[in-house]
Amino acid sequence: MIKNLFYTFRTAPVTVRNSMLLELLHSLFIAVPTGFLLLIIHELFSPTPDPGKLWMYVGIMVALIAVQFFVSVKNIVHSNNMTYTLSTNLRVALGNHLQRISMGTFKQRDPGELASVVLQDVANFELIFGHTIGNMAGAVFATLIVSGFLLVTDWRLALVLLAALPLAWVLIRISDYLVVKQGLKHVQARNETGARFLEYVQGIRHIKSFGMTGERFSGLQKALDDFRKASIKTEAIPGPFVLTAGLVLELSFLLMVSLALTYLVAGNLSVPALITFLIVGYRLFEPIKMLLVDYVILRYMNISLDRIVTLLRTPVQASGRELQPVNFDIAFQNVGFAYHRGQHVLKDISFRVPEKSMTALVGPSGSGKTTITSLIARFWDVQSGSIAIGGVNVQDMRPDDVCALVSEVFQEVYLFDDTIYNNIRFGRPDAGENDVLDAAEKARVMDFAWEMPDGLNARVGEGGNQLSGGQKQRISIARALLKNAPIILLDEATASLDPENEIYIQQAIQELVKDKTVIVVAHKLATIRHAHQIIVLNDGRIEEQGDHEALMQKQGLYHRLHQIQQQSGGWRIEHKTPYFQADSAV
Ligand SMILES: Nc1ncnc2c1ncn2[C@@H]1O[C@H](COP(=O)(O)OP(=O)(O)OP(=O)(O)O)[C@@H](O)[C@H]1O
Repeated sequence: MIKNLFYTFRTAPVTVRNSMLLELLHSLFIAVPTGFLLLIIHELFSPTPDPGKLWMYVGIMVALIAVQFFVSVKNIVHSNNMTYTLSTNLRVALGNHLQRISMGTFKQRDPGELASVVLQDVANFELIFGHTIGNMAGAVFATLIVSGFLLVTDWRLALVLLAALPLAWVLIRISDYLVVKQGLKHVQARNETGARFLEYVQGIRHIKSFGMTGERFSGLQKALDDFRKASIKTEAIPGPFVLTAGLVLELSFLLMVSLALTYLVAGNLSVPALITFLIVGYRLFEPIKMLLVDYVILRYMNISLDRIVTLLRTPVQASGRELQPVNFDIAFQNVGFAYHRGQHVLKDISFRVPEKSMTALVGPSGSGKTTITSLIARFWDVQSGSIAIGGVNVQDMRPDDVCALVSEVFQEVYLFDDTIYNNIRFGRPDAGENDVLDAAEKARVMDFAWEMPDGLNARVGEGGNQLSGGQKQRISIARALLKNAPIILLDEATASLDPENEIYIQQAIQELVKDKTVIVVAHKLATIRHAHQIIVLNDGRIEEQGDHEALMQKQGLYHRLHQIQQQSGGWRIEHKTPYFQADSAV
């Protein structure tokens, strides 16, 4: 926990230092009146007690308590400032870090889990740290100061009291181990419940249609039940060890009292020293006992902090330099790539896409087409070979700069729960209204937007659920048109669209690809018959390469795929509109 806390403190060292200094001052003002109490006791038991001195001590104690009140008020403000500064810094650091993690690593992690670290774990830290930091710091500082007083008064009795601390520490370490073990299960159960609940809400349509709502949706039921059991165990299992640690501290006080009485009878201890130990010794462990009450919850905070720190330590993509390619050719040179070590999905891939030309990737399902487009956008980094844009290796460029050069139009369109207008403007946030309208016009968005009561200001709903698949596609094309990136990566829709939508989308795509370097993952071979180059992939390797005529003459895999599509689809390939017209120049 200490390591994690220091890692967090490094994000705002000055704020933490100031807050800790104030906390120390606060503890000092709590402990110093105790010192005057000792002086009063000594004075009372002196042969000739001086009332003037006694009143002076009382006066100083009153003044110290008044100052302590003002320090407390300042302390609360500073400690809140520190808590919220640290939690904000953690959120910002997580946001920045997530941006620098490769898209691939991102995709491989459970999005619910990532969201829970950023939202739930930071909130846990904020809540628990905010409520316990005062007790934590106070327990350490106040115990140190009061121990000093007691050691000066009678070191033998003080050592008996302090000897309880290592024993209590061992018990706390045992409870520590149990909390970590049980706390991890608790966090897993909590995440599982979140994921099942999300699944339940997202799949509600199918769940209802199969009559599995409510208790019959057993996955969610089980997750809720496991979460309940884990929550109870998290509280119950480490509890007895923490309570025993408290008991050890109490027992050390009783032991000290017995010893003190023995010393008194033997004439080895003065009455004022005994009274001092009875009053101050009893209060020595008060702050620590308060901390023990917070202990389980502090350990729980540390599990959250652990997950935050682990995420912040996930390796990020090499950041690259500010390099501008001279043109927008794309060159693959002996590229090898595996999502999982040893399982290559691309093997020795080399090809070149000249600027402002169109290259189609075709091949059986799983042959590596989408992977090639992901590598160009630097969602992942290749393991061997290189990919260059305009002669610059993408791995030497900053990931954001690579993304700025590329527009993607994928099958799965993600729309924000906002207006159509704002969803298009997402392509270029500084675009003016005319540019947005122009893109909407060219992408045939206006054809359906004008029929809506709010036009482009109509909200699309969560993930665009108020719109049809074809409408969402057209918005995503408008977005890409607005971005106006020189390279277009296009993953053609496999899902069948109604004929009207399909024609509109193909017209919108024709607008988008004009004068751009285009790589299209083609599922309908008719749409790419005028592509300048067709790359036929099979099992992660390039099997054939050439234009439509050359590949048809070759009578190889492309020819076979072509035949299959014509026969199985029952449609004539010539009826489809190609993205590039025959007269498009390279
Ligand atoms: N994120 C991923 N993690 C692990 N393996 C993956 C991942 N994405 C794809 N693969 C695997 O990589 C191989 C190539 O997948 P890819 O999606 O590139 O093929 P594709 O040719 O585009 O297929 P399709 O035409 O079905 O979309 C497949 O075996 C696939 O299972």
